Amino acid sequence: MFEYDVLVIGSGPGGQKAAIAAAKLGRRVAIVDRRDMIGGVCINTGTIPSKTLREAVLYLTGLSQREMYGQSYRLKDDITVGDLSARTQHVISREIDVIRSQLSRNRVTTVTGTAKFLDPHTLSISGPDGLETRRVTAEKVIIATGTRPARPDSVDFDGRTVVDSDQILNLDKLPSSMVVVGAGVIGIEYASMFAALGTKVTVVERRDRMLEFCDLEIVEALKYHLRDLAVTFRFRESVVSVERHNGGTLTLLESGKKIPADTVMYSAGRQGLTAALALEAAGLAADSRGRIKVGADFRTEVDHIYAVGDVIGFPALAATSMEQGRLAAYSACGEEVHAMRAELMPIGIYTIPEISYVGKTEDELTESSIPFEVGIARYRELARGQIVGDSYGMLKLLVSPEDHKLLGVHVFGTGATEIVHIGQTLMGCGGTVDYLVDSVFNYPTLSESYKVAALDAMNKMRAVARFSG
Ligand SMILES: Cc1cc2nc3c(=O)[nH]c(=O)nc-3n(C[C@H](O)[C@H](O)[C@H](O)COP(=O)(O)OP(=O)(O)OC[C@H]3O[C@@H](n4cnc5c(N)ncnc54)[C@H](O)[C@@H]3O)c2cc1C
Ligand SMILES: NC(=O)c1ccc[n+]([C@@H]2O[C@H](COP(=O)([O-])OP(=O)(O)OC[C@H]3O[C@@H](n4cnc5c(N)ncnc54)[C@H](O)[C@@H]3O)[C@@H](O)[C@H]2O)c1
Repeated sequence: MFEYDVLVIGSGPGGQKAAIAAAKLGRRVAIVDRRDMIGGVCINTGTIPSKTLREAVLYLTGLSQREMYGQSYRLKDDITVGDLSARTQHVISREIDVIRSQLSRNRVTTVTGTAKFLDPHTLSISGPDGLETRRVTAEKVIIATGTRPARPDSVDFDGRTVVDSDQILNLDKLPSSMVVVGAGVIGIEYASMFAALGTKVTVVERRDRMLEFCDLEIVEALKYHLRDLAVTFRFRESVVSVERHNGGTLTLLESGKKIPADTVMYSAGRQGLTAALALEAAGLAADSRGRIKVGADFRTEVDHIYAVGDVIGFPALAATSMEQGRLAAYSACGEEVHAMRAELMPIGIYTIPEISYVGKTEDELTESSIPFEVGIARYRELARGQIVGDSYGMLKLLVSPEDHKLLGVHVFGTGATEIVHIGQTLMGCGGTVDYLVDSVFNYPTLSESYKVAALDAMNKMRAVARFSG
């Protein structure tokens, strides 16, 4: 007889939803995490602090109001780290409280410590000193241990001038210049925030473009905006070393360039947190990036052990981790599982301005020889766009001329990560652009952009039809 039916390792989005789903199905559930990490990377160092910081930056700098009140408009002149972290800490502590309360009211036992396998059903829990505090046994185990920032051995991180994306939240003052290594989502989101705060940011990326999975036109628009905030991009460049000097840093690139800056932030990928788990005792192994391989229902190679969230790799989002957790718990508890529809998974990038999309990009459709028509709505032509002072935002629909279904929805600007869900829902229900043309939307709203873009696509398809019969 096992102590628990389901034991979840890690209390990030994947672990939380797995634990609660199993508890709702009447199972005896425990969740293990370190005392200071309840809520995982998501709440403590990743999604929530970075998104709250962005909100604080937008509010305090007055950036989103400058189209209305002029380029010199600011809510506060000397923004300090204290101003920013007050809001972040407030939201983090509230969120931790919500998670603790949800776990306890669903009778999920919280076990404090770091878990490691002793055998496939038994885990040893240890405290910060590494000493075992207790042992737990479980019939099913769900691993949701997430990731940590990858740190090259050649770089000496001191947490003050040379930092990773966890440590960036603990800077003691705002840098006047900064090098961001890696133009992935983390690098570009933080580059946007610091640039908005007035930091002179240089982004170094070894690939020849950034956010290559996004629509090219939208990435170009973002680059234009970031350059306008004095961001310098160094594409096709690799960082070879970072030197720490009195009063600053010097970043050396393979091409021989040297970039001086107050701070260097590494955002060059993440590493799965599996080393402490002693996976071999459970008959499992991780790959060189610490990731665990799973099948369609998130089961590992050992039948009763599941893995979800960032530790299994792509797409490594809080949004998808939660759903993976729920599905893994259902599978572990013998419930029917509906597979995730990957083609309907939205992507939200909280740059300044923000980006969001669902479905295919123009490049992907062209590469697959799938014909499409484009319908565009520009925020400056919408009354709500004028009211909120967003003249650059846009919504782009990619429409199949054959059956009028939406193939992709790409949004740039205010509210992008919210309004993308209208397109996602329509796509999920198999709706067509005709539905959008015939719909009445609230006025004045940004959602109205769907109707404007649908009409644009329809007009273009009519123009083609006139010639092709
Ligand atoms: C800066 C940043 C910004 C992000 N922004 C977004 C965003 O805007 N939207 C979005 O969807 N995603 C975002 N993400 C990604 C998102 O945070 C992750 O996808 C999500 O947190 C992964 O959830 P998870 O369940 O895999 O676990 P995590 O949140 O990674 O948590 C894992 C937990 O497991 C615990 N753990 C690890 N090993 C053990 C062990 N041996 N024993 C016990 N406990 C252990 C850890 O202490 C940790 O608490 C961002 C990430 C970062 C870093
Ligand atoms: N809004 C969101 O959804 C959101 C926000 C932040 C993070 N995340 C998640 O976090 C994960 C990790 O993000 P990330 O940005 O750290 O990783 P990433 O792997 O996406 O990007 C790292 C980038 O760094 C570059 N790079 C690596 N070494 C380099 C070097 N020496 N010199 C120059 N460039 C170098 C790589 O080419 C790559 O483009 C992502 O997969 C993402 O899913 C999501």
